[in-house]
Amino acid sequence: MTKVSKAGHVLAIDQGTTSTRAILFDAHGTPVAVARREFPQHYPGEGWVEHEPADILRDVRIVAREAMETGGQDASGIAAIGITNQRETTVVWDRRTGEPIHRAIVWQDRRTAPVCRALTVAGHDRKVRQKTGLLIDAYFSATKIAWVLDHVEGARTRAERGELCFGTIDSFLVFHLTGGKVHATDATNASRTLLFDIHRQDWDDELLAIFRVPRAMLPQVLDSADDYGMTVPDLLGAPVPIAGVAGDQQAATFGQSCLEPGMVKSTYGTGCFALINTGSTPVESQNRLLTTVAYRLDGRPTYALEGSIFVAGAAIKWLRDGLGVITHASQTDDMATRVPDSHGVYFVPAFVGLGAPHWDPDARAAIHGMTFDAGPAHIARAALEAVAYQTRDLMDAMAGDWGGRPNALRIDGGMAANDWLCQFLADMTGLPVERPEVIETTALGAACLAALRVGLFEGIGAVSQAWKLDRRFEPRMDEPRRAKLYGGWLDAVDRARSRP
Ligand SMILES: Nc1ncnc2c1ncn2[C@@H]1O[C@H](COP(=O)(O)OP(=O)(O)O)[C@@H](O)[C@H]1O
Ligand SMILES: O=P(O)(O)OC[C@H](O)CO
Repeated sequence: MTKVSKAGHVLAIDQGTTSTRAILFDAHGTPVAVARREFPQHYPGEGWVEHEPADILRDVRIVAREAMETGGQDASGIAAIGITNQRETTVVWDRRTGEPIHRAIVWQDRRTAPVCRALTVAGHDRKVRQKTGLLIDAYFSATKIAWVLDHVEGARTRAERGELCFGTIDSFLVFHLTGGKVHATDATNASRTLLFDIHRQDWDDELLAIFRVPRAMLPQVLDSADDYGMTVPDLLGAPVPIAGVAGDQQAATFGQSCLEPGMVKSTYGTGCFALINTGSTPVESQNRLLTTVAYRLDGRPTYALEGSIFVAGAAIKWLRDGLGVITHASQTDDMATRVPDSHGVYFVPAFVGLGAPHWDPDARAAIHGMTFDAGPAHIARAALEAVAYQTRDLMDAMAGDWGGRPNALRIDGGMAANDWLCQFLADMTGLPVERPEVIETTALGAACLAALRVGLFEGIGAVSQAWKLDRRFEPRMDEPRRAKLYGGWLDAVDRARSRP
């Protein structure tokens, strides 16, 4: 392949909401080894979701070594590490010891919804939106940081003195993997905090004052392909440069090679996140989508519009762990195929409220339209259908903001393995759905960023060459049926919404 300038592998670390993965890629962007570990979720209150940072750190170390062993590589074969992560999840730790002062507060956590409502009522919404491209919502990091500072004794004073560090998971990992030498994040992760001005590409004092976050605890913001320091020798046996960092949805956008304005990807993991590349101009949404940094290279940001859905695969996980009607997520493919339709059942998976385009933190999950002859297969099918209906919500919102529909929808994430879902997605959005050979595009994106930085890839064109189509699903549902099904969904969402 022309783009390869020297031999070597890249190790991508993908720290997701429910699992931590390490994937070893060769110089052509082909995965050669994968290691994965699920870790515990903590739900200490209604709408609260926490992770134990020590679990995450331990798993990163384990999967990194496992992937290297399986791939038959030692540190000398690794040109660089790329890190990608669940975004917004907030960790505050002691700068000297590296010890977290509280569990990580996860992006799904709703505990700060009342604070967000108060800030919106106080009239901060417009300014925040202009500067950050985001809405004031508990989803993002800022109010989570303030919560930790207000609830851990002495934390606010220590943060003001510079004794504490804030970071999203990428930042926490970089800090620990470099032995406490580097406290940095990348522009994509920074753009999810509510504290970062996406136009000036800098932390913003006015936002810091609104959200009551001391500047002294913030990481340095670097490019997505940049120098994040060397790992401590005991991680892989010898120091290796960390050369790429991006939030998982942005990394997936990069790994899906959505590098031209108008290209769209949608990732189906715990949640579902659709991003459309809008080029060097940040587009302000009229449809309650987010404006975010897609990636930043050589100091130049490329922007995206994003639709964030909080629950996609998590509803399937709930069918397995909560309801117990399946033992493995992949069973839902067969179950959905076995029944001719969902029998009028609609599943609105608003377990942690609704994200884009509704932004209703108080909506709650509901299964509508049940009759006595409805069974587990109908519920499973309705759970998959809900993912497609929500994607349709986002595609309609994007078309409004972007002034046209994309040519295709590139998909990835754990749920993209489900053929039935892929077809229904094409039917419901009316778009061809493209599934790449490497479904782990999040990790691929992080690997590509690192490969660019260390010269393993000579230019961004190499990323497009690394993307290969596995299967394309063409829409085949007739319009009246599509409209009828989608109309039922809109009605079900309306019933699940919170009432003022
Ligand atoms: N074949 C499948 N059909 C439907 N859902 C699936 C399938 N395989 C995995 N999932 C769901 O996808 C999610 C895992 O995707 P993944 O990309 O690993 O998530 P994350 O990165 O958020 O941890 C789980 O919630 C799981 O229930
Ligand atoms: O862990 P995932 O793949 O569900 O992604 C989580 C998102 O980054 C949250 O914004």
